[in-house]
Amino acid sequence: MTTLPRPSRPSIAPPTGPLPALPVAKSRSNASPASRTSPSTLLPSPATASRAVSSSALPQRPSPKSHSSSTSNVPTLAAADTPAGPLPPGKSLRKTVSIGAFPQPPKHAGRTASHPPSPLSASSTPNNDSMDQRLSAGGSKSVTPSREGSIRKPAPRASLGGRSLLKSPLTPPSLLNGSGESVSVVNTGHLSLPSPPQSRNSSAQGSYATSATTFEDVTEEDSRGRSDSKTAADRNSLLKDGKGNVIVSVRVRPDVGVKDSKQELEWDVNAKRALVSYQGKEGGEYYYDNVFDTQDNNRRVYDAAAKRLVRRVMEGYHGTVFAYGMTGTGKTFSMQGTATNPGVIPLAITDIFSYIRETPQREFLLRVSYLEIYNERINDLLAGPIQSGLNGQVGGQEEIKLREDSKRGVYATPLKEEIVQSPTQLLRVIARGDNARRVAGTQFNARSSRSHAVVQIVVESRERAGGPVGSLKENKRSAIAPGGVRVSTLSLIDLAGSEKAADSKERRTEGSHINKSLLTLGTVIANLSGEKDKAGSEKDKASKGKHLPYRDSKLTRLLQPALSGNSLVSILCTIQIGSSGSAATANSHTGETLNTLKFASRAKNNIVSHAKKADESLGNGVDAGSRALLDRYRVEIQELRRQLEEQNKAKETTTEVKEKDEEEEKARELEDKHRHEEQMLEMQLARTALKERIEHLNRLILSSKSLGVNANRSFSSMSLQNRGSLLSNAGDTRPISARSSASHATLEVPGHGMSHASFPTLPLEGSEEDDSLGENGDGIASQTAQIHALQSDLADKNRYIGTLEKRLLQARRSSHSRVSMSLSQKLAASDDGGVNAAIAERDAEISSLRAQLEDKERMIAALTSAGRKRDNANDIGSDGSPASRRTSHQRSEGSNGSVNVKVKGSPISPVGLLSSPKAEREQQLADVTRMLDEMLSQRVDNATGARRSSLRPVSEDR
Ligand SMILES: Nc1ncnc2c1ncn2[C@@H]1O[C@H](COP(=O)(O)OP(=O)(O)OP(=O)(O)O)[C@@H](O)[C@H]1O
Repeated sequence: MTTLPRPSRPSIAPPTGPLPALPVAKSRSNASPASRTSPSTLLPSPATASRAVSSSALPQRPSPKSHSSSTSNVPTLAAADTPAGPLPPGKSLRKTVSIGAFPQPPKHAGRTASHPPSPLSASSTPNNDSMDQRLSAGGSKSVTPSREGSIRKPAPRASLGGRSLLKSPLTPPSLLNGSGESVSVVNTGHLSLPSPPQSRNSSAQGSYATSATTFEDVTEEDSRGRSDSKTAADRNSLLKDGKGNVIVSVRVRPDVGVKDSKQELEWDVNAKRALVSYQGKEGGEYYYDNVFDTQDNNRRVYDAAAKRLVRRVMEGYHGTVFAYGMTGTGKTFSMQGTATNPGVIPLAITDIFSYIRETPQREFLLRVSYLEIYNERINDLLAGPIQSGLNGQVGGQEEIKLREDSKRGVYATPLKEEIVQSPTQLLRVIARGDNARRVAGTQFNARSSRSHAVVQIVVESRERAGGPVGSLKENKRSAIAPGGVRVSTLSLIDLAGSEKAADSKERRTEGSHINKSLLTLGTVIANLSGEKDKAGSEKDKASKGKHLPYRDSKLTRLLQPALSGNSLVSILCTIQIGSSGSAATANSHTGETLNTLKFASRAKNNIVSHAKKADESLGNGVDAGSRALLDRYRVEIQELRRQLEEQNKAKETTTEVKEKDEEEEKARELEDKHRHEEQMLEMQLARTALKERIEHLNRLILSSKSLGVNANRSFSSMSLQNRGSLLSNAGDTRPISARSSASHATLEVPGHGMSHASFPTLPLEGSEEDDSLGENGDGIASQTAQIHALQSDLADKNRYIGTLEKRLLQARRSSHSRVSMSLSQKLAASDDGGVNAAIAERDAEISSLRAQLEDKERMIAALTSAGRKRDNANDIGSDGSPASRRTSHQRSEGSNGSVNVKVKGSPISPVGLLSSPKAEREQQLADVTRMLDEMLSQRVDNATGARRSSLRPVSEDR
């Protein structure tokens, strides 16, 4: 349902309902059938020109306080507040009231000051002049090339080119401004008005004399206002006729070079009256919504012809602006402009972003595409370079096709769309497309566009989640259901120019494609009148049901949605009056110009737009065909948020699991530690057991040694036994027997458990030893042998201890578990006290062994020293004695010891021992033997202690 805005509402408020046409006089219904412009006739016929605004189309001046005024309330010109003065006698009210009947808008100094005079904008046009000129619009053929038009009779219907753009009295004042800059000015003006009706009327600038091009919604209030002067049928027919949504403008390019005075005389361009008239052959007057003369810049063109359309697009309507005209007449100049004089496209971009800034309650998403139709092929200008192939064919891009569906209408696919977030970004994208567009020099234009270029800006918008609801309530026109996404499209099209045959083949090929597509466009537009009448009146039987060849060219196919009424349309036709500077002859140039003007007239008369604001889709965004990126993004954002939450939860869970794992790990480590300690204990026990075994074995060994030394006063060892055998064989039996018995005694020790072979024999010293023994014959030789035997014995024991230690280590490494088992059993079997006692006992044994070892070492040292002294004595006592024949080996061995041995409190001198009488010597020998025994005992003890200390680190582990 259409919501009617209050007239004094700010212009930026979007309408809420479909956009109907401005209620204008439906000229066709009032004109005779003969007055229709035939598609085949290029020039407007007099009949067409004679189309007049019917009285029914003219709104009556409403009462400021009441909408129920009757025709009697229609003011005369005299009643109207216009400097045009009273209506001349004889003029019918119908013809003269159209403009002057309405009160003038309040004059604000700011309006004229801030805006250049415009025939299109109430806020910017000096009203008096404007009104004067409009009152004069009509039959006069006299053309004044100046902007200051003279009063003329009303223009024929054909010239009713929608001159009243933005000035309809039926439109809310806030929507009547044509430029962004004027918004605030106009608003201010309207807000100062005492009442809505007044404000509505005050903005009227006599627009009912024309086909009223305005992009306004028909509001309730508008309808009420019109009810004063219109029947319901008239109103309905006006609503059906969507002319208000189509603007046709003509722009005249300045001549280049010398002006042709003849042509100057023939042509009249009256910007204020929006009139172009030609007095030459096939001439006529052509009225449009806007006529821009050579003085007008691009800003003015944009403000009047495109600005409001652009804002409507931002509100949800589809909009199409295209430039049409002969080559070189300024289409590209108008659409793109220059750095100092920006054209429609850059100005529209600026406005789009201004609108976004002004509309904080909504959020927008913009995407842009840019294509060209070159030689009936569509190229994507944003998809990288387009390569030229053979015969002018293009390559390097996937072929782009036109498709159609009920939602999107006709669209090109696949086409690159870029999402843009700033004016600069959007301009840059378009500049990139411009660079890729086909341009070539022709004899008509040094930089002629060889293709139709289409910029499409898709605008998606949605109410902001936490938007200012209050402000929306205040403004019904912008009130929308929250959540829905509105998608609208602004198409900005720079057509290639129609042209005569060109020089080169390539240009001719291009030209033929361009001309063909433009011809198709003309045909479609011409035939639209039949379509319109089919929907509206039954009068035009001739044109009824005419074929609309949209599919005959890609251009018309692409423009189909706009031409068939789904879009607001603004057509800018460019012409050049003089042919100077053009390669075309004056005649053909004029013909082309007239063709352009006729095209514009047909477009104005035939294109009917019933553009409606795009629905707000509440799509879930999952649908792949959904066009609304905002929807898709919203769904994607929701999905990502959900994933984020899941990840957070998962993270929490992971942390919990991790903590749990850490606890378990700690428990495991603790358990391992306990187990390790147990194992260490087991190992310690195993070591203790092995030590016991070693010590036991040592004890056994030392016991046998002790037995040999202490009990029999003899050096008992296997080596000595062997030695004794040797000596026995040599014939000296006395000491041998004693030793022999000792040896036997040793062998007879029960439970020794050690084989005889495990003790290495003492190395023999050969014949020299025998000689020495034989020479002295007093046991000195046997002492030497004893020393050797003791040394050997000591070495044996050390080796044995080493072996046992090795075994202990091996046992610890390789079979600790087995040992642990057995030990644990053993441990279980014994109590702690028993183990400690055993350890203490073993320690005591080790101490005694150590002491024995030390004794042995001392004894060895003493014997060695004694032997050396004896040698010295022999050397001194008798020259040439056997001592002089001692080997160097013996000498060096004797030199090792320097031990003073004390026996019974007095030092025993080995020299004395060797030189004393025999009895003494025996006594001394016994003492020495005893002493050696003690020393041996100490020596063994020391050695064992050393071994034990080597094991200490292990035992410390316990
Ligand atoms: N209103 C104008 N004021 C000044 N110069 C203009 C105007 N219109 C066009 N021109 C100049 O005329 C030349 C041709 O203009 P433009 O290229 O825009 O023509 P066109 O209609 O796009 O031609 P084509 O169809 O061959 O591409 C350019 O040099 C341009 O600067």
